[in-house]
Amino acid sequence: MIRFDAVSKEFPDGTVAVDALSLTAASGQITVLVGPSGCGKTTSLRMINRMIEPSAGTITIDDRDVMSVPPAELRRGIGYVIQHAGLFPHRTVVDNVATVPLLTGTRRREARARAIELLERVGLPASFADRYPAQLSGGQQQRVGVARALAADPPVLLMDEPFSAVDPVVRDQLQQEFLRLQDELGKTIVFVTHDIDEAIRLGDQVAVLAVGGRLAQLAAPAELLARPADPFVAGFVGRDRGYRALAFVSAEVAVTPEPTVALGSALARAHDVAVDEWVLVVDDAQRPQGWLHLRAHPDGGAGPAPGDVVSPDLLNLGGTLSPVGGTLREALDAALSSPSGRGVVVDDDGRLVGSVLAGTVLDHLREETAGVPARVHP
Ligand SMILES: Nc1ncnc2c1ncn2[C@@H]1O[C@H](COP(=O)(O)OP(=O)(O)OP(=O)(O)O)[C@@H](O)[C@H]1O
Repeated sequence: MIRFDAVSKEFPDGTVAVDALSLTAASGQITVLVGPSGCGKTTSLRMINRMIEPSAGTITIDDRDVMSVPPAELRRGIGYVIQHAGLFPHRTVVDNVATVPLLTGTRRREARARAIELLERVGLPASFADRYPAQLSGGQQQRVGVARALAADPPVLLMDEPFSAVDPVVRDQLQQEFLRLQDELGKTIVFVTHDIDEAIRLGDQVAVLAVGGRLAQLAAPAELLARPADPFVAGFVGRDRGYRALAFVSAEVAVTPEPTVALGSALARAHDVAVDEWVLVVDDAQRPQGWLHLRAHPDGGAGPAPGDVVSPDLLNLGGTLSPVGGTLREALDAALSSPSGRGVVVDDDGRLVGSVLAGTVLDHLREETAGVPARVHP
């Protein structure tokens, strides 16, 4: 557990970067510090590993005042990941990852083997081990940065905008894999970002800082979205916070059976089962393949010709799939993006469970939020 107790930092030029900050980052959880540029996020993070020393207050890690621990010893137990990964350009990937274990006396072969294992864990093939950082993409470099921070198996990980320098698609992947890794590792993580969406996705709790290093609110993501503490937090979490809050509410909405035809069936069969002009097409394993628009097909009023079959080129592929037991946001998105207006719900194997209407999702939401707080999705 990391505890800030009335911690302030005033730089010699009089800038107050952090002002009487008190917060606790629970063990095994991700605490995100978020806020606009210059609000003191990086300064707060760096005070944990003594790269910056507080002007007042105390920071403890598992009840030990960080100021009482020599910086080198302190940092051995704290991994640190920064934007652009901060890799040594003249060392190979494997040597970058093995840096700390080698410094602390691990034998070379052992350090190398462990480094390669860590690279695989963060999603990089062992064949990257002997490349230099410049031979990797930005996202791959970030993965190496995470592997390097984990190499000494530190209980605490400090991450300063680690995924900000990559494009949104890579960022999404890195975030997803980071959450998966944290599920396995259960590190105590303090994560800095200026991106509220990233904060909400990754944080077990989120600390919103205002300029001047003042803590505006510390709360779990769902709570932050549902009840911002003041106008500054409300503005910072954004105008669409109501919509984003749906991502934290379980969609235990009534799913209704959806009539289907199998790929390869006679087109006439689609006309028989249809409840309106859209019919859902599934494969042999009941996995949705797309929607068939009946009116778009030349049945010429006399119905399809006897030889016409439901083939893939007739399908409209639009519409996201909502996992059963997913969130209200996923259910609503499936309904809104579906050409038929019916959102397709599938099980873990991708097999059809049924469909859901946007109106049903909204009715459910109204019931759910009548007695706020909404149920938090695990
Ligand atoms: N060495 C320094 N001397 C004087 N002022 C500093 C120093 N380092 C940082 N500051 C100031 O302290 C404030 C907080 O800086 P900090 O880097 O912690 O902000 P941040 O929230 O991480 O910002 P960003 O999101 O832009 O990285 C800023 O006003 C910054 O200009």
